[in-house]
Amino acid sequence: MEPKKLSAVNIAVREAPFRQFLGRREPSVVQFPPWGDGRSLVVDHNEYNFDHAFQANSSQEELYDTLILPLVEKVLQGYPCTALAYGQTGTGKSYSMGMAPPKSILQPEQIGILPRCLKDILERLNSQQENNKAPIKVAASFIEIYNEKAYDLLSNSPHLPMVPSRCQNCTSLVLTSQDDLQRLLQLGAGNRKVRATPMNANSSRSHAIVTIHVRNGSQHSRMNIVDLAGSEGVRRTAHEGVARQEGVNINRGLLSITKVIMSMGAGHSLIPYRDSVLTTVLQESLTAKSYVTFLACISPHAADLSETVATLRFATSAKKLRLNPQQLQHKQSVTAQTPHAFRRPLSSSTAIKKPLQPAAQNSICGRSDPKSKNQTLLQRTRSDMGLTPKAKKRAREVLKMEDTTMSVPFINISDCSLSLIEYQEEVGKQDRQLMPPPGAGMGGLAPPSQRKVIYGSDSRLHSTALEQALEPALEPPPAPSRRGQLFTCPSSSIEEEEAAMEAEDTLSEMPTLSNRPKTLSGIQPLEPSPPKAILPRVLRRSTRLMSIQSIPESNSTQSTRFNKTEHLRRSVRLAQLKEELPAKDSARSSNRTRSVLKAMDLLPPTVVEGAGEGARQSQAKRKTKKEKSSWLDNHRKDFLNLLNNGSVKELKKLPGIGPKTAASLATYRYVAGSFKDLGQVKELPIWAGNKWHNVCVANCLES
Ligand SMILES: Nc1ncnc2c1ncn2[C@@H]1O[C@H](COP(=O)(O)OP(=O)(O)OP(=O)(O)O)[C@@H](O)[C@H]1O
Repeated sequence: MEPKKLSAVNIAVREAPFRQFLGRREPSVVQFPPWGDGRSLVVDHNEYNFDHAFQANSSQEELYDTLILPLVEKVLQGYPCTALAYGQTGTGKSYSMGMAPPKSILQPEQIGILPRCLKDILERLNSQQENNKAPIKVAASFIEIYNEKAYDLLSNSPHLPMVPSRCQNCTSLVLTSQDDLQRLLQLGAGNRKVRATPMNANSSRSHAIVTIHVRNGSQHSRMNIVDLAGSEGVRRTAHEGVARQEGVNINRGLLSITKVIMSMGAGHSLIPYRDSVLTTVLQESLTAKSYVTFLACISPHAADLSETVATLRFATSAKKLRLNPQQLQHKQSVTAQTPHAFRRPLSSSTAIKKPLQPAAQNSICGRSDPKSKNQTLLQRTRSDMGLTPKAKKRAREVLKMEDTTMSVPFINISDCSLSLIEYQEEVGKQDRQLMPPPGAGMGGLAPPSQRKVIYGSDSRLHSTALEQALEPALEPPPAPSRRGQLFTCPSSSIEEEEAAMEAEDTLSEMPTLSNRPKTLSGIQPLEPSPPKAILPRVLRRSTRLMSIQSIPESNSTQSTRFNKTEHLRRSVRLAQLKEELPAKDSARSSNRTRSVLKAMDLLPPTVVEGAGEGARQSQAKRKTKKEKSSWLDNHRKDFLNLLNNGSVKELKKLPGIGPKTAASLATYRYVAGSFKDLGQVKELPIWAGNKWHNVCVANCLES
């Protein structure tokens, strides 16, 4: 059987045995239903489902094999991992995590997670070491956070608090043998602050964090084993004075970790790591790049019911976490190969972030100043996150961090004839600016074959890397979104118009949209543009362009010819052209040429000879209307093509279409086959209210 894929977040619950001094006078409040399959439990008539639910009689070995062994594999592969025990006092957090001093362990089966994990890592590395040239080093640090202060339990002065930001530099013991392991536990667990409470004779009053560092050459991964202090209310532990303050600080740490988990689960961009020393220290380990395992320890006693329910609620909220270490690591490795100009800031600390979007911008669209962008970000962060000085400071730090990885939001291309047209999500407004009005003719929505992203041969290497960086999944190379293709910049220069006309000429030879995945997905090199002709400005632009295409002569000849006719009246020049053109090879004349000729044919003699203004205006109007309607028809066809052929990813990039609608569209398409027309799409039961209308407006489908 294939091993089950390890999910990045694992939530488990373990029931503690009855406290001996209370005796077993009552049934447990925790029930494990037979249908639960070792995943569910019922407390106070409510059923809770987790990844694993361990009964009170479950063994330490079973717990370790289920929860930690997969993490050991991951840490050896280079992923950061964290195992965290949470729960009320006396529910077996320290027992499960193996944080008790070795002397107190009487039976081998009582050995907890930490010693088992260290032993396993050492054994595996020793066997790997034989085949490995680079030495693999294992070291461990042991710190505790007591009363909002961090203590290095392995140092010579374990009772002197450390600066929280220096916790990364605390003492690490290099582990090579079982003796080192015993020493670590003896020193660390022995130096922990414990106090007898009414609920636990050996209650740990601090949060303990053991970090196992594995260094394999340049790769450094770490695994945190965290034993949090009891989550009970201060009132229940009946403490006064110093002990009461301890309880308050314990709860502050626990509250902050709950807030961090909640914010990560909710996908916030700023996570309140700095709210307590505990979360500051764990910042590195509680990120979207980590594998995290929560062990919620609960009591079977009815007297502890409220704490049990609170612990179960915390565990349930942790289920919302969506971490993706594998994808992020892949992204990072791709980013490392990507030129800096194309690099995007990777999700540094949050659980969920919006999918990375290409930030490269076409030089035609203008540059956006990274500094001003940062400034806006800072302002927004201030207003969003509140204006307390602490919050501001945090925001500034985050921005500073982001600034170091901030990509250049535009691409400098030395060759002006080459450009990279890219979709930029955050400048949604620019779409409107980029999109030409329907009457803009060739500058408007070009036929599919013309919708190309153009870049130079020298930038091809970069763009390949860019494609990989932006879309690392095993998919065809992506690059600019469909929206970017639909609304390419109106070409204002003659060269672009020429390129567009050339592309139109080859339209008939191009494959259809459905069998052109490359064109759909974007970046394609453009055939070299024809040499520039020196064109006299006196002629109509369309006529000049038409002439270039239909008369393939040398530049010099063209310019002479135009120069010769320059002094003639426009009507005479048009008449001359009209005579000349049919004589040329008709096969070479493009659609464009034909349309221009047609337009010229349409000119009634009265117009040429200076007919009335009214007739001229109505004719212009007719022409615009016709162009507009043909533009709309093409556009609608393209839109339908995209609906029929685009992936969900491409569909959801369309304005007005969200992920759910995109998925529904793809499902309908899969079930009922391709849509015949937009009317059929409109009839789908997925458009609530005037949603379809909004989609039409947003995509310019209506006249
Ligand atoms: N599953 C278990 N099997 C056997 N004994 C257990 C189990 N869970 C807890 N115990 C015992 O219960 C006592 C309290 O456990 P422990 O100190 O681990 O609780 P805790 O949750 O860490 O408490 P605190 O938060 O106060 O430190 C210990 O003596 C431990 O041996």
